[in-house]
Amino acid sequence: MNRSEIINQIKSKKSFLSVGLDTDINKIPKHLFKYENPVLEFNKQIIDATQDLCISYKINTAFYECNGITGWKSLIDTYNYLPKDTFSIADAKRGDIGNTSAMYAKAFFDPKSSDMDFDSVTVAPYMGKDSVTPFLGFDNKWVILLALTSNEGSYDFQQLRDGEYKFFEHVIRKSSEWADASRMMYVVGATRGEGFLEIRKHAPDNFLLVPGVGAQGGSLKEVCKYGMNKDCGLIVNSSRAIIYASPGEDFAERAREEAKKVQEEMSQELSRIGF
Ligand SMILES: O=C(O)c1cc(=O)[nH]c(=O)n1[C@@H]1O[C@H](COP(=O)(O)O)[C@@H](O)[C@H]1O
Repeated sequence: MNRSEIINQIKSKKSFLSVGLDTDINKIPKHLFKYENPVLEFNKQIIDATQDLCISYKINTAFYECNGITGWKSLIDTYNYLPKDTFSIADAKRGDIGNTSAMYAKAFFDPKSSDMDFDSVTVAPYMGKDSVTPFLGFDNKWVILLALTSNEGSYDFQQLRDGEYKFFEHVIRKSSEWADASRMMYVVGATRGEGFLEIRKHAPDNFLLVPGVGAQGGSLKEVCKYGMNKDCGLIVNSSRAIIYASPGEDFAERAREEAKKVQEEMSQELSRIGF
């Protein structure tokens, strides 16, 4: 999916919500265990209930990889169930020496090889250019590079100052030499508030993937105040607060209600930029 298709989705759905499918077999409602694959059934019902309210699904691969072969099958089957007009994110946080990154890229971007054809993958920048560029060798696919993350540990390295800039600013400045805003997004945690101002100094046009609203307490209002650009420029993810809104048989209905609340707030924010 290219940049203008993402923007059109945002305009037509009045939403820039990504629903995070961080599906933990120990947290899904018990009545689903009558199905052959309870995780897949859970995901299908969440997707059916939310697809008109969000523009993206982010599948965090850790929640699938931890279940071995069954987990990988659920990951592939969930990928294949995603509506084709939504932006798909493989949240795998990969990155290694060049020839290894090329294999990771095939794992998520080459359906002939892996049965998966995601629009994007999250990538860690720590190993530098040759660890990131193999993901850019696929038409219309996006790298979403970790910049300023939502967790406490972001102070350990990302916020250290080196000369004029902090480490995450160096990451953005350097990586923007490898791809422009039509192929590169950055991860910025919703908990970072005014940190978005520093991000926008270096990445005025890029879309930002923003996790951390909902369960981690980030403020959508602040994210929009400091991070929104003329194209919206934001894909805001919420996982637990939506998918685990209820532990009971009404889980999909309640997930829809939570997604709807976020979408309505997003619609108001979008009206400020004329969307
Ligand atoms: O790359 C990510 O998606 C990510 C980056 C970050 O800085 N913080 C963060 O929470 N995430 C992911 O975003 C999701 C947040 O989930 P909730 O806190 O349940 O909404 C999880 O899949 C995290 O792994």
